[in-house]
Amino acid sequence: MTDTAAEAEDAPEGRAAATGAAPGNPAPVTATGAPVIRTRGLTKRYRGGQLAVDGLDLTVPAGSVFGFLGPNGSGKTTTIRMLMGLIDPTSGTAEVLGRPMPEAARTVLPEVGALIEGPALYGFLNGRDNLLRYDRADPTADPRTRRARVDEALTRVGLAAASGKKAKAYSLGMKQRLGLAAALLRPRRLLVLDEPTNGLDPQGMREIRLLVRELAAEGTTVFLSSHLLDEIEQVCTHAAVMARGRLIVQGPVADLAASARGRLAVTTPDPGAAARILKEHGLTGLSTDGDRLTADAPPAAVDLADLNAALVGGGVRVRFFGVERGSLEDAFVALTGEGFDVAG
Ligand SMILES: Nc1ncnc2c1ncn2[C@@H]1O[C@H](COP(=O)(O)OP(=O)(O)OP(=O)(O)O)[C@@H](O)[C@H]1O
Repeated sequence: MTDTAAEAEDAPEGRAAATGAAPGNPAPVTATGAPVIRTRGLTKRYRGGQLAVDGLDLTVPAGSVFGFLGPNGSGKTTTIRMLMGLIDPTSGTAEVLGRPMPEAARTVLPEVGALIEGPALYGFLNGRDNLLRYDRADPTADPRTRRARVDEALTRVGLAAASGKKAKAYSLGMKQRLGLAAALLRPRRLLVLDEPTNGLDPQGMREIRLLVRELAAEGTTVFLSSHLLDEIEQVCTHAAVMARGRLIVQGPVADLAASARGRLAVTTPDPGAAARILKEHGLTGLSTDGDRLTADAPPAAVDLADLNAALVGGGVRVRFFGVERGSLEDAFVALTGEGFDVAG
């Protein structure tokens, strides 16, 4: 994300925070239940030859909070740019709200709020005046209710108290919130947020997550990219995992996490004996940390009751015994064979 937008004194830089402002007020463009985003074989090769996105088949269900997950450089921003009609794909198709992009950008984008690569702000204007400008640029926005709309958006993102401050004095997190407020000036069927919690402190992150949940509860589909697995697990109903431009997996977050095998965990004052017995029973991936022992979860054919009885029969005093649920991170490691090793 760039941090240059608010430095501009006379013209906004960065991408539009709210990609609305197309003339007219088109009717909703998808049937209920149809995917809000669907791509088929979507591919982008940059001029330098870099294959940034490779044959992407993505389906984002209506009403979902969809996490688009992947390490830096895996192709997330390139995909989002194609979805928003900012760049053309090399091949393949993308549909947003049931319409082809970039061809239908003028009818689709007014219904989409987007926050990509930092909001476009006028640094010399305060937060409220920035939003008033955005609202004025939307020909469908009623001038009589402008102030109320702007105040509501400011309150929603927690910027009411700082609304009189010039945007160039805002922290990165405050700029991010102001961009979100701009995207929320009118009702949106879809919100596309590229790394929305980037630059926010933990409290700010929690607030944005809360806001995302609220918006989803009101019926807005939220598509957000992140390299933070935790964030995706906390806020998203669905997720897609990207690695090196390719889609590794997509689906409900609960299913993705469940696909990870999980770990058998045993707590005992006799970890040496426990490790020996588990090994004799064919368990792999053993690791001991003090009185806690973990191993790859045994295959379904192994009865956990028998395993526990074997431990106790072998003189192991068991304090805890059970299989711990896999996390999205476990699933990612299992799928890609590599850690999710990116800057936090
Ligand atoms: N304009 C461009 N010209 C050439 N290559 C590019 C361009 N933009 C991105 N790339 C390359 O395409 C690949 C995917 O980049 P992209 O920014 O889409 O990934 P990302 O998952 O969004 O990563 P990040 O979180 O770091 O932004 C990277 O190898 C990147 O270097």
